[in-house]
Amino acid sequence: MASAITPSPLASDPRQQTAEALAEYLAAALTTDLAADPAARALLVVSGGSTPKPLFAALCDKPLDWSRVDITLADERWVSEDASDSNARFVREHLLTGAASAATFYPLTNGEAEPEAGCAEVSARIAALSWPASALILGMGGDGHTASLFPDGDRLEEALESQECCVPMRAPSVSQPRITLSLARLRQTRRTVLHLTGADKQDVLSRALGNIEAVSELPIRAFLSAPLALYWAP
Ligand SMILES: O=C(O)[C@H](O)[C@@H](O)[C@H](O)[C@H](O)COP(=O)(O)O
Repeated sequence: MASAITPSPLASDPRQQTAEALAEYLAAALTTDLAADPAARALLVVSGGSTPKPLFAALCDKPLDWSRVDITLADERWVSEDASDSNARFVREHLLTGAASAATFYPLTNGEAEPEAGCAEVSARIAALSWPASALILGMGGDGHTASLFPDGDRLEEALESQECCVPMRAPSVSQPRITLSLARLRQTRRTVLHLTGADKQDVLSRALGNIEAVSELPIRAFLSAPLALYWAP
């Protein structure tokens, strides 16, 4: 008697499939880099936002030596780690679980009240990690920002040009002050991934590709003139 196989609803969801494919890619990258130098640590730089949630779920139980992996963020809201929109909280809850709980996480905030006051200490701490990163995973907003490189950011130019590791950032378009890795630091990676979902993001990316020179208009353009792996799902 023939038996029907019911496909898993998750397996047919393109966003889930994309997240799983990206998790495979990242696990292979970390495994390769850890094997290349058994004495070294590997660094993974992740983004916040809503897009990475299924990615983190797919990645956190990949079988690799997470005890040799350091994880940090591309950017952060300058809020306490228990705030609902803290990227650190998001990473702790969704990525540093299962096998990946053996990784070491480096947040982008400290006890200072403002990012301008805390940035130098965070910058020194993050610069001391094992750069170049194995992989950087970027998201993108509808205004073409990535990390906290906002078109209306008060220190966008500094973040695009500075050799400092981190830069404080405030923008009228977002409610909290931020801290972001500088473009120079974000480029210190062996692999750069842009992880996007939805037709609206596809449209923004098409617009960005139309003229990659005008970076301050759509800051994602700063990453479009170098190798970039695009993981997109409708
Ligand atoms: O929110 C953050 O922490 C990141 O700064 C930001 O760059 C994010 O990656 C994009 O805004 C996309 O966000 P979504 O994944 O929520 O669309």
